[in-house]
Amino acid sequence: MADKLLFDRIDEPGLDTIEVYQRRGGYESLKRALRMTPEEVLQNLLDSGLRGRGGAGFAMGKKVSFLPRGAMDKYLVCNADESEPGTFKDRELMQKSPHMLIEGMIIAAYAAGANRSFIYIRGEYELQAMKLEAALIEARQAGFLGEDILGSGHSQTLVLHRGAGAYICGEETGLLDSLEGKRGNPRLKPPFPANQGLYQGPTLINNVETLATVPHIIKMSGTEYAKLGVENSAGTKLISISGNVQRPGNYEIELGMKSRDIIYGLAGGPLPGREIKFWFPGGSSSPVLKPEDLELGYDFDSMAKAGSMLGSGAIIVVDDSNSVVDVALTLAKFYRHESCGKCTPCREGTNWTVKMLQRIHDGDATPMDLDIIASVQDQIMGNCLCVLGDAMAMPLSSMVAKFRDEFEQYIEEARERAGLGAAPDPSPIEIAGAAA
Ligand SMILES: NC(=O)c1ccc[n+]([C@@H]2O[C@H](COP(=O)([O-])OP(=O)(O)OC[C@H]3O[C@@H](n4cnc5c(N)ncnc54)[C@H](O)[C@@H]3O)[C@@H](O)[C@H]2O)c1
Ligand SMILES: Cc1cc2nc3c(=O)[nH]c(=O)nc-3n(C[C@H](O)[C@H](O)[C@H](O)COP(=O)(O)O)c2cc1C
Ligand code: SF4
Repeated sequence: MADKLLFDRIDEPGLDTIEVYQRRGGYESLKRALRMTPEEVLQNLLDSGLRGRGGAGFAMGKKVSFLPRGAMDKYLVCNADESEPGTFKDRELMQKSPHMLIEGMIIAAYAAGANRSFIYIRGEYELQAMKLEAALIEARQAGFLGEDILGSGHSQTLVLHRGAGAYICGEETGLLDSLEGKRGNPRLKPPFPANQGLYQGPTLINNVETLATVPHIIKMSGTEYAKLGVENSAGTKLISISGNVQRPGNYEIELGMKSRDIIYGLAGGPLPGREIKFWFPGGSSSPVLKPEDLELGYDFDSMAKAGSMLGSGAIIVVDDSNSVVDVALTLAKFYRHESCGKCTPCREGTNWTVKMLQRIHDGDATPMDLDIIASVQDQIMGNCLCVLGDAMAMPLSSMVAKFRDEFEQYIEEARERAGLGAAPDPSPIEIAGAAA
């Protein structure tokens, strides 16, 4: 296990102040970066193999390299919306070490040639916003922000913007609309923000953790950073563990660590007498995995090969005291509530899914309804403007496929409770309708 980088002595008192942060070597990476050319900084980011920590895992250096070169208004936006259920790592980082994020942002903006930057923080993160505001004042006073930073010729403003509590404003283009003062609706991609983003200008958008990793890359060098982790998944990763475990919380791991060691070792495993039924490896939008998948390494490729994803690094553990139907219904209600309504498959699909799961819950469904639920998910996936629809459809499909027996048993028992008796055998016509 590599030493911790982002969470190294994260609980040290006063780390949120510039004094303690600098005493521990903070802002030395910025000084080093400003002695390099922007191209050299970019090369370090490319060499590092760092992949975006917000969920999609896009190579950070590559994204920076996509921004056009030359004099024009370019922007850097930090995505601090962190709304994926089960994800709470950025919150701890911003609260306890806000200067790490600010330093990373100044370096990333230098590499990208961006002079105006923003942190878009979710509205509920009031304490974290206060910590960041205080840190920004300190950084400006120290000359790390503003005109001609440390005599480098690079100038940069950094503004903190608070959201108003909408999951969709974490989607990068919805976020940009919201930052521009509009309703946070996703835009069609391409064009990607790297080409046309905030105020139509080239915009680098990265997650809090991605940007906070940048000072460590500059300190170690990109090639050294790339030695951490496993192939295609370089570095360390902050993970949030929640659900039915003994020690929920945030942990920093080296990518590739065995999933069992994370859940049983770090988080203490399920409560005494309980067994893990399934787990979400990358937030509520990731397809669920079963206990036999615990032997897999926790990295981008292993999770993808298992049919799921690393996502935001949020592991949610569900034990055998829970019903898969209840979990599915809770999840579907969340996505229905957060759908912006712009595209039909997502707006109607999330609504239909909730209604059908509610029927199962209320004892008013038959096993054939499971085929309809699965078919609705198929019609959402890949057919929407952004991936919010898929974010419900992917885990829902995996739950119905992997726990079909439990769904069917639930349907029978709920019908009994409701006094409806056993479900009738479906007619061939009904089956054909379900498959259509
Ligand atoms: N952290 C959270 O709280 C949270 C919440 C919800 C969802 N998510 C995650 O969000 C993920 C989906 O994000 P997304 O829809 O932005 O994914 P995406 O694949 O569309 O994009 C990922 C990033 O790469 C960039 N990109 C991709 N292709 C590009 C290209 N050709 N040129 C330039 N830039 C390019 C995008 O602009 C974006 O910044 C999900 O997998 C989920 O895990 C995270
Ligand atoms: C519905 C939805 C919500 C999202 N919410 C967040 C979020 O809260 N934080 C985040 O970093 N990325 C979120 N993303 C992913 C962003 O669109 C984008 O991929 C990310 O900010 C890019 O940063 P990264 O490359 O550093 O991961 C969300 C995506 C979707 C589709
Ligand atoms: S997929 Fe859903 S949240 Fe995304 S744009 Fe369409 S309706 Fe809005």
